[in-house]
Amino acid sequence: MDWSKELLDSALWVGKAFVISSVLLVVFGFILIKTTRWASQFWMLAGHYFNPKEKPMTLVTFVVILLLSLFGVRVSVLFSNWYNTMYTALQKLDENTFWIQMAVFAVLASIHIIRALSSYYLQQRFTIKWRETLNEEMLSRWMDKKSYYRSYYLNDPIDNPDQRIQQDVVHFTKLSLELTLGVISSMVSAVAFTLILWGLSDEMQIFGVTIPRGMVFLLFIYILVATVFAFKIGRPLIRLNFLDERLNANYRYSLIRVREYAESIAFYAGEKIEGSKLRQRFSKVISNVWDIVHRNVKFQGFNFFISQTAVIFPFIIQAPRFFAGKLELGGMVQTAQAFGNLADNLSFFRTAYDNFAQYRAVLDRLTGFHQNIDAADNLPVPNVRAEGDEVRLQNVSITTPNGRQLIKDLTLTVNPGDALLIQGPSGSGKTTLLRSIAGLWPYCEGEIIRPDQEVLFLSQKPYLPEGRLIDTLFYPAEVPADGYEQAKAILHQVCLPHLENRLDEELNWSHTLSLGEQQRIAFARILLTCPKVAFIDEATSAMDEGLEYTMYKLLRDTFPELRLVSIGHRSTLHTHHTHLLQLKGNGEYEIKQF
Ligand SMILES: Nc1ncnc2c1ncn2[C@@H]1O[C@H](COP(=O)(O)OP(=O)(O)OP(=O)(O)O)[C@@H](O)[C@H]1O
Repeated sequence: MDWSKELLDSALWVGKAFVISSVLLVVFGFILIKTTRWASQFWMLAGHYFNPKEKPMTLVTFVVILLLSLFGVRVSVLFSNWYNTMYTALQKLDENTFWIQMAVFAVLASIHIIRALSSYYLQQRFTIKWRETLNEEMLSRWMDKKSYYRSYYLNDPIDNPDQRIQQDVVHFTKLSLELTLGVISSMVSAVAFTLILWGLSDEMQIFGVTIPRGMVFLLFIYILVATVFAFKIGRPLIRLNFLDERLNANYRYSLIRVREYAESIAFYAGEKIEGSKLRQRFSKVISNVWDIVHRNVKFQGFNFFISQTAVIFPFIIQAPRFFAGKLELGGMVQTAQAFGNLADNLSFFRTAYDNFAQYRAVLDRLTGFHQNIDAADNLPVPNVRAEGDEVRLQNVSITTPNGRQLIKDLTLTVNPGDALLIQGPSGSGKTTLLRSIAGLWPYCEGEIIRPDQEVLFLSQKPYLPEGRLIDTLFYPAEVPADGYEQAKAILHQVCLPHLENRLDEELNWSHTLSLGEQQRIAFARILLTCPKVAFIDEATSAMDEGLEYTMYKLLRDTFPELRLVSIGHRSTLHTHHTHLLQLKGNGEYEIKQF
C-alpha cells in the first residue's frame, strides 16, 4: 500500500461514498416517507427543520457529520490494511517496514481521535439545536392558545403531555440521528470490509465442491445464522424493556401522588392502603426486572458464544491457505480483523431493532401530541370581544360538553361601580359562566363583551407559583421597582402582616399557607394590580364572615368604580353587591337589584 498517496485516495473514497450514500438516502427516504407511516410521521415532525430555506445550517451540519462518519469507515479500512502490512513485516523480520508502520499508526491514531471527537461534538450540537427547536415548537403550541387547558375538553385527551415535551423530544432527536448514521455507516463498512475479505479469499473446497471466494460466503452465512438466532432469543427484550419504562413510570407517579396529597392521606391515616399500593406497583417492577435478567442471561450467553467463536472462525477458515504458504501472516490477521468489523456492522441491524421499536413509539407519541393540539385548536371558541371597559353579555347560552343546558339566552350589563353576585345550586354553571367570559369554555354561544386589559379572574383555588412570596403577590406581572413597599402595605390591609418579612423566601407557598391565607393573597393581587374589572369565584369560601366582610369592603372602598362579578354561596355577600344573578341550573335565571 502506498501511504503517500493515501490522502488523495481516501478523499476520493469518502467523496464517492458520500455521493452514493446521499443519493440512496434521498431516494429511499422519499420512498419510505411516501409508503410507510413511521417515515411520514418523521417527516411531519422534522421536515421543516431540514428545509434549507428555514434553517440553512441544519443541512450543512448534517453533511459534515455524514462526511465524518464515512471518514470513520475509511479510517478503519486503513487500520485494517495497516494490520496486514505490520504483521507481514513481523513475519519477514523486516525491521525497517515495522518502524515505518509504527509512525503510520501514530498518524492514523491521531486522525482517528480528532475525527471521533469532532464527530461527537457535532452530533451533540446537532441534536441539542434540534431539541431546542422542537421544544420551542411544542411548548408554544401547548401554551400559546391555551391548549394545556382546552385539551381537557377533548373526548380522547392524550396521556402525559409533559413526558412527550420533555423526554420524547430527546429520544426523537437522538434516535433519528443515531439510526440514520448507523444504517449508512454500517452499510458502507459492510461493503468496504466485504471487499477486503474478497481480496483475501481464494477458491475453497466444501464437500468436494469448489466455491470461488468461498470464505466470504462462509463468513456471511455464519453472521446470518448468528443474527437470526440472536434476534429470536433477544426479541422478547423489546417488550420487556418497554414494560420496564411503563412500570417504573407508574410507580414514580404513585409516589408523587402521595407527596402531592400528603395531608389528605395523613388525615385519613391512609398510609396502610397507600403503602400496600406502592408495594404492589414496586413488586410488578421487580418481577419484570427478573424477567429481563433471565432473558439477558440467555441473550448475553449466546452473544458471548458467538463473539468468542468469531475470534477463531476466520483463522480456522484461512489456516489451510496460510500453512500452504498461499497467505502471509498479515493477510491472516487482516482477515480476522475485517471479519470482526463486518460482524459488528451487520449486528447493527439486529441491535437497532430494539431502538427502532422504541423510535416508532416515540413517533406515535409526538404526532399524537400535535394531533391533540390540532383538535384542541378546532374546539369552538366563545365570541369574546372588547369595547372599551364595557362588560356586557348578549344572549349567552352555555351547555356542558354532553349538551346539558346550563344557561339560556342570558343578557346583562355590568356598569362601573356595579357588583354582580352570581348564586345558584351546586353544578348550576356559575364557574362555567366565568370560564365562558374568560374565553375558556368551548360550548358557549352569544356575545361576550369585556375588556382585554386590566381585567382579573380569580379561580376557586388560588394559584400560588413556587418561588418568592413577592413574585407570587404580583403574579403574572413582574415585580415593579417599588414592589416591596406596595406589597408590605397591602399585606397589612389583607390581614397578613406576619408575612411582610418573608417576601424574599422561596417556598411552595400553596403547601405552607392556609387556604384562607391563600385567598387573602389573591385579594392582595387584586389590590396590587388595580383592575377595572374583576371576576372572582368563591374567593372567600375559606374565610370567616368577619374576614370576608373586611376583604369585600376593602375592595369596594379602594376601587369604587370597579366592575365586580363574583360567585359565592353565603347570604352575607349580598351587602357587598348591587345585583344578583340567580342561576337555576336548567338554563333559566333571574336578575335582581339589591
Ligand atoms: N370539563 C368538564 N366536562 C364535563 N362536564 C363538566 C366539565 N366541567 C364542568 N362540568 C359540568 O358542568 C356543570 C357546571 O359546573 P360548574 O363548575 O360551573 O358548577 P358550579 O355552579 O360552579 O358548581 P359549584 O357551586 O359546586 O362550584 C356541572 O354539572 C359539571 O359537572
